[in-house]
Amino acid sequence: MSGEGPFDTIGTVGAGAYGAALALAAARAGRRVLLWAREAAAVDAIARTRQAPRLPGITLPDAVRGTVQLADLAGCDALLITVPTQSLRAVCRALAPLLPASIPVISAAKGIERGTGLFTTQIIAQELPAARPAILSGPSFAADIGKGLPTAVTLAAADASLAQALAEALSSPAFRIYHSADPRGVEIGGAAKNVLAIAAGIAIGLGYGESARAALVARGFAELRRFGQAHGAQGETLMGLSGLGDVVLSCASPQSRNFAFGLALGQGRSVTDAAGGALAEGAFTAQILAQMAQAGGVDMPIADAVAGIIDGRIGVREAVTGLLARPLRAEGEGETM
Ligand SMILES: NC(=O)C1=CN([C@@H]2O[C@H](COP(=O)(O)OP(=O)(O)OC[C@H]3O[C@@H](n4cnc5c(N)ncnc54)[C@H](OP(=O)(O)O)[C@@H]3O)[C@@H](O)[C@H]2O)C=CC1
Ligand SMILES: O=C(CO)COP(=O)(O)O
Repeated sequence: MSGEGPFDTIGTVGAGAYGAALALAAARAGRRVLLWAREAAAVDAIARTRQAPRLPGITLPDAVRGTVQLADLAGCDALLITVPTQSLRAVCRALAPLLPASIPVISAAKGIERGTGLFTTQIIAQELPAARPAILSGPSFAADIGKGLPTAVTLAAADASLAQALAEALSSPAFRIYHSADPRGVEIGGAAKNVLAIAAGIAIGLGYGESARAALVARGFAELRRFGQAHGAQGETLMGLSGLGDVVLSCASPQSRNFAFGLALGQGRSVTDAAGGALAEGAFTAQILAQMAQAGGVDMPIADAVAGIIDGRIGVREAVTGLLARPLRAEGEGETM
């Protein structure tokens, strides 16, 4: 026993696809859930239809209650924050005067903050200094969780016993949460995989085929590991669910919005049109990831190419030609993990 918890009531901050899916997962694990949405219309829809507008077709049990009042979250035993990375700071800032000290605050966002280069647990630590930050990440489409399909993710916190207690409180037979004391490794995997999924989508959209996709995934994952190593991530974390696991899922499936965004770019759609209104977190992370890599002397040509395309510095075909023209070298050169 860790002495943590019990985590009877979980607050889910953000009622998008993943917020609704994690609220449902927490309810299946036996928790009471308060699902906060910024729009009263979303809360009304949940009360009326038992469905969240961004996760249609999935019924939420009565244990999930919607609220539009941020102050209601003050009574929760832990929070799961599921707003996009670039909105996380503003949401934490609004929560700051409301939360009890030492409350675990788990980020489920996959990205790096533009302008600061901070990972999501660092943003939580800055804005909620009395809270205990954690990160949940790994291969898991909201719709799959919603349908109760088998899914496994990782929950990490600097305090290993907290990570374990939260993982146990939120796990259920179809939603298995492994625990880790390497939050940085977990959040790097989630942030970088989105950029790699865009690259994989571009390759498929250009018609380059499955062999090219496999090469991109392998070389992209080597980039992710180099970046992780430079930022103190543990090798086994990067090789686990939140690193390799999520790279495999997101680079392989058109269900990934990041992959779908890349696919549309490869098929000739413009950067502004390609997402089609869906959230593609990698589009916001690519530039800062490439900048951080460059500043740290980490070679990340695929992330840099994606950043160049999104910034409009380089065309899709030109970027891919540049990648293919890189000098041949020994596989694994410069990698120590
Ligand atoms: N969907 C998935 O399968 C998975 C998603 N994730 C991660 O979860 C995060 C959220 O993704 P997802 O739920 O899919 O995205 P959605 O676009 O479905 O939902 C995002 C939610 O965040 C809310 N939101 C956005 N900005 C703010 C803000 N400033 N203040 C308050 N609420 C805000 C939106 O509100 P509104 O509806 O009012 O616009 C919306 O409810 C991303 O980082 C993503 O990478 C991780 C794993 C799987
Ligand atoms: O992170 C996810 C799966 O693990 C969801 O991927 P997308 O955000 O690309 O849809």
